[in-house]
Amino acid sequence: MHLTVLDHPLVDHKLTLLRDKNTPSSEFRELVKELVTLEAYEATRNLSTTEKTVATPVGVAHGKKLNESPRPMVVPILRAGLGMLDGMMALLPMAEVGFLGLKRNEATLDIITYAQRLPEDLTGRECFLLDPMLATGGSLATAVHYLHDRGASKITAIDILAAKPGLERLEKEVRPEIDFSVVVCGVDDELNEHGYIIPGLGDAGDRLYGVVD
Ligand SMILES: O=P(O)(O)OC[C@H]1O[C@H](OP(=O)(O)OP(=O)(O)O)[C@H](O)[C@@H]1O
Ligand SMILES: O=c1cc[nH]c(=O)[nH]1
Ligand SMILES: [Mg+2]
Repeated sequence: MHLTVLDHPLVDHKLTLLRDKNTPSSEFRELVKELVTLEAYEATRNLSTTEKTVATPVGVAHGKKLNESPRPMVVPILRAGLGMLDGMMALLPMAEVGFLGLKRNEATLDIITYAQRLPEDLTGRECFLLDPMLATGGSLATAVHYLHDRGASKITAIDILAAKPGLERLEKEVRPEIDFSVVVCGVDDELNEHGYIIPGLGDAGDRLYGVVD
């Protein structure tokens, strides 16, 4: 697993606003969108390109274009990952989007897969998983293996905040043959007894969309 923790004053500033419990949902949603766009810049660094020659108004330029066959696959993990989709697609408009609905059982922290809308065959596809929170790592481990079992060749998770215990779990649990990277804006040391990241930012899904249960 390759881990990138962004180190940039813009990211630090926006992350601090996001953590603040007094930041209202409308601003929280905007900050998530801005942060994922900054993360996407880093997360897409190794996308494959082909050379492309174009005529400028005054000459010929030898440039590069992203490979679109197969197109990259962006997969927000419902619900909270949906808040990252617009920001990601702003940078990668040609990507295809699949959906994975995962929910933690808040008592056992086991992962329930309640929805999926993805191609059965992801052979050779580069996939970007979106989820703001990487806490125990259970949701992300489930999602990574789900995509790899369908043939994804490279998987990059874009999370906003991670907890150290979750990252350690992924190092152990994600099968070593999987080409897997994680990009985050920050790493916190601890989880509390309910599996929440401390100090974290609370329940990202609830702060984006309200409390459902
Ligand atoms: O690393 P883990 O311990 O698995 O926790 C992280 C998961 O928990 C949250 O989702 P949640 O289950 O609250 O669903 P929601 O997005 O619908 O709120 C979060 O968005 C991650 O998917
Ligand atoms: O701190 C946490 C942990 C899991 N899910 C969240 O939304 N926040
Ligand atoms: Mg939640």
